[in-house]
Amino acid sequence: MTAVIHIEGLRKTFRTMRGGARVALNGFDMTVEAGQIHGFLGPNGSGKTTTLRTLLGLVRADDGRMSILGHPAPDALPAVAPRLGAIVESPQFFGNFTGRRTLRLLARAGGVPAERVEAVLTQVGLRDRGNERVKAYSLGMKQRLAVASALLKQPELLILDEPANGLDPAGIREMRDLMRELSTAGITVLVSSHILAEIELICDHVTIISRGQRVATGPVAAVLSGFDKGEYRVRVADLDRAAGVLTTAGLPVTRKEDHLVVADVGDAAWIAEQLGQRGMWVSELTPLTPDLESVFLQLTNSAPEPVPTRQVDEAIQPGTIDLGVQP
Ligand SMILES: Nc1ncnc2c1ncn2[C@@H]1O[C@H](COP(=O)(O)OP(=O)(O)OP(=O)(O)O)[C@@H](O)[C@H]1O
Repeated sequence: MTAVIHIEGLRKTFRTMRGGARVALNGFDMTVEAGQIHGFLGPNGSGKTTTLRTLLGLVRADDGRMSILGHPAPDALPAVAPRLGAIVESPQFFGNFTGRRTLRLLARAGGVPAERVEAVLTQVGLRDRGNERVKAYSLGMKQRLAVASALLKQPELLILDEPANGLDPAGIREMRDLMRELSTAGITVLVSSHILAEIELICDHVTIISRGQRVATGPVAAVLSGFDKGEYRVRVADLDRAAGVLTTAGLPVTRKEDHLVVADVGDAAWIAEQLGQRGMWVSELTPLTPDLESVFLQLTNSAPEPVPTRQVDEAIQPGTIDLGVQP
């Protein structure tokens, strides 16, 4: 596997107005391999945007090493910029321009052949709506227009900061399908989010950040299985008696209102047998596989935010970050 993004020991402390210091990144590491749809997950303020901005040369790191597509970042960014698409701020578009015109302008500004406009409109599913004004677009359509603008250069790597923020479930589904299509087309995608459902639906790999440090990374299923305590939900008529039997057998048992949660279960049939032998018939025996939400809570001590907060703005400037021109 080839690392498309590699970050090692990244540190960034911001100076505050009052002369204080805010540690945003505290030795953060991340590796994104070619072909992944990699979720970058963390609570608000955990350092996701700072990481992406640092990677893209928009913020200067205090320490650490980074590379993109095998080249050191940010120094070699101008060389890799044509192979990279990124949206790290809320995309802003002229509301009065059509989607097609917006992309034509961006293509011309970026020296991209005009034919690419139709190709990316098709790719993001906006070809039939390309002649409508952006201000008439739904939030999901604006997000897809932003992705289209980042795809103009036919990038190998796409970096998206909170792409599904503010989207309804249908919009998230469209975004997920789009990410999958891009991945199938050979594009590596890094998606940051503080919304778990989004990451679980969209991504195959995940890196979780908390307080500026990586707290988990790997395929989503592997990260989840690391938290699998072999728990089962057990339902029987006499919960207290069943709890007594299972506790005596050495299993950790938690009594809930209408069921038991039994941990460290190797063989579920053994539970049914033990209780059945004592005349207790099990009406439910369900494995409790951890979900990303409970893992996230354990790792970050922070409740995920179910309600999206940021919106795509309509404003004067169209565009995504032009990596060729560093601020
Ligand atoms: N320019 C800045 N000046 C001072 N502090 C900053 C600046 N940018 C970020 N921070 C601080 O750094 C920390 C990390 O912020 P960052 O925006 O990277 O988090 P995030 O994970 O992207 O959060 P969100 O999901 O809310 O976008 C926060 O404490 C934030 O207040």
